[in-house]
Amino acid sequence: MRLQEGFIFIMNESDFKSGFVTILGRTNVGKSTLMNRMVGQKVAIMSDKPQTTRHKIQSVLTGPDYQVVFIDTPGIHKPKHKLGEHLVGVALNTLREVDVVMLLVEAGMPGPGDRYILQQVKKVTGPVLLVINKIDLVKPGELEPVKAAFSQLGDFAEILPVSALTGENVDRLLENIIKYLPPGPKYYPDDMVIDRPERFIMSELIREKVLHLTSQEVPHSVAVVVEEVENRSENLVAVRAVIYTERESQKGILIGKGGRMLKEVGKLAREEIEALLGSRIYLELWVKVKKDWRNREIYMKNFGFMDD
Ligand SMILES: Nc1nc2c(ncn2[C@@H]2O[C@H](COP(=O)(O)OP(=O)(O)OP(=O)(O)O)[C@@H](O)[C@H]2O)c(=O)[nH]1
Repeated sequence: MRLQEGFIFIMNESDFKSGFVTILGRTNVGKSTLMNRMVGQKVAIMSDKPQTTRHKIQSVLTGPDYQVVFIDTPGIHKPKHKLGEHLVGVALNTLREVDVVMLLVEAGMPGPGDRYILQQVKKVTGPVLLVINKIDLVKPGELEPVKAAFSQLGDFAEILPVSALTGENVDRLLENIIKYLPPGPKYYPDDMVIDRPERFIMSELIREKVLHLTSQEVPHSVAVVVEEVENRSENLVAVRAVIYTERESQKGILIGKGGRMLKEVGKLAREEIEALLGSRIYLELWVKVKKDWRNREIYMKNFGFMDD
């Protein structure tokens, strides 16, 4: 009798499904928004400027009988410099490691950028879910021709229209992801949402504020490094971070008149870091110039862009 119970237990274990899922798509299609929506927590920074995501971010969603590990990839685009090349490389490399590929496109007719990605996705042997995002922006009736056009361009396990912004159909998408996961172990503990260290998330939050508050060439020439985190008391953490730019002129913009811009970046970032850590934060921000860092591998390594 006991033996039988043990056997039943093992059978139940194998009902658990888990796997790695990547979200692939052109820049700005809503990959980070969708991942945050599915995981139900802010784990990747979002902005209306392209190429916001620079790292491969893993976030975890655990249910009673499944665990999905999402890998957010930097958007795919035609590389213009070394950093760009590296980002596209990271995105394409994830295709080999995952169980399910989600290809995210916008609710519009396929363009040259989509075709480039679809070409890359043809190398994938596992299931590819085509997710048509931003359906809140199209009228009823406009979606069917879009679906038909994409279905001509690839072999998709499912075609799923969603709105990452409003959450429409995101539940159905999740059901479909789980459907295609293989039986597998629980890779991460139940309460784990992200496998990136807090320092990384802090630097991303600071970078997000810079992206929101600045324009033109400044946003993409910025890298943020959290140099020191020190517990000053039970409820006060001191964080020192450096914002690197490529030129003196950008440094000037970032600091702003009388330090106003930097103050605003610091204030907004501090509020979110406080929410993240659940304690008061003393945030010290510095701006430094590192000429042409995006074209120099040594700096990219330093800024953590090549550890994926
Ligand atoms: N209307 C609408 N806007 C959306 C939707 N999903 C995302 N967006 C917006 O699209 C923009 C880009 O979203 P992100 O999530 O940063 O896009 P991403 O694909 O991660 O971008 P990269 O990191 O640059 O590759 C933001 O302004 C979002 O608010 C959606 O379903 N509907």
